[in-house]
Amino acid sequence: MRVAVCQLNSRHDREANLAAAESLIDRAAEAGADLVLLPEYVDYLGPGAGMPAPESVDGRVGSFFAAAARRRGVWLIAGSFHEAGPDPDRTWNTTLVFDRSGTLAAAYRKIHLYDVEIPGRVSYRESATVAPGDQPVVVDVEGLRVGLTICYDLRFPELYRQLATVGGAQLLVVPAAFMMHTGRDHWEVLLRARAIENQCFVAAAGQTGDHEPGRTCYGRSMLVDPWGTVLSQVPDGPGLAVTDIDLGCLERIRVELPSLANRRL
Ligand SMILES: NC(=O)CC(=O)C(=O)O
Repeated sequence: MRVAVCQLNSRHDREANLAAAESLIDRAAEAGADLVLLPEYVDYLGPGAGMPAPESVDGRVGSFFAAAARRRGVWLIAGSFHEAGPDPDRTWNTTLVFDRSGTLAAAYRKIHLYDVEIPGRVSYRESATVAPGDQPVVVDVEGLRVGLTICYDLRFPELYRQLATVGGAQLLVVPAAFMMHTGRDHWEVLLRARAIENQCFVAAAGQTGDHEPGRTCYGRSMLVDPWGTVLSQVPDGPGLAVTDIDLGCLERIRVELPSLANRRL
């Protein structure tokens, strides 16, 4: 299975964001990718006041990515977008997974919301505008078990453990818009830890650079193997990295160092 992680600088113009994502999907498909991962909020990352109305999964954004998956014949994990839910004041932050024919295979709604106050650095209250999901999701991608998470979820190891054990995940994906301030110290450490402790591949696709109003994202999208080795990483700025996943490596590590099997709790 060849996996592409795509890094974007999504901003306040939804159509421009979709076009930028499509051009990376095209490049990934041309590089032979079977599975393409986009970052969190691939539809819109800008001021709340200018945001297009949230949509259902078959609205403009969902239909656009379904068509892109079908046109290029790839599995597409469309980062996340602003999904309309029952609460008129809050959206869901939702990942959509499309198969090679553009059929919706799974949807995951971000469970852990980024409510953080780091004086002078980060002030963010995601729960004011986003409602949390409550369902862990694992999707079968042609025999590869893929566990879905989004950004701040990365700090909650119990979710990943559940995806790997109850859900049987072999690849854990993390579409993200990780902040620069926290990302430079925590991003790679957390991704590698989730890979090592769950003996899974981890694919992480981040937003990069500046986004209004005053948000800077860390980027450094990467693919990590179950030993914790970073197999590939996207440099600063929009771009992608394409890497083959070898499940033999995962199986060997799980036999040689059977920490998942040795769990006591
Ligand atoms: N932006 C996020 O949801 C999370 C983040 O930046 C962090 O955990 O740090």
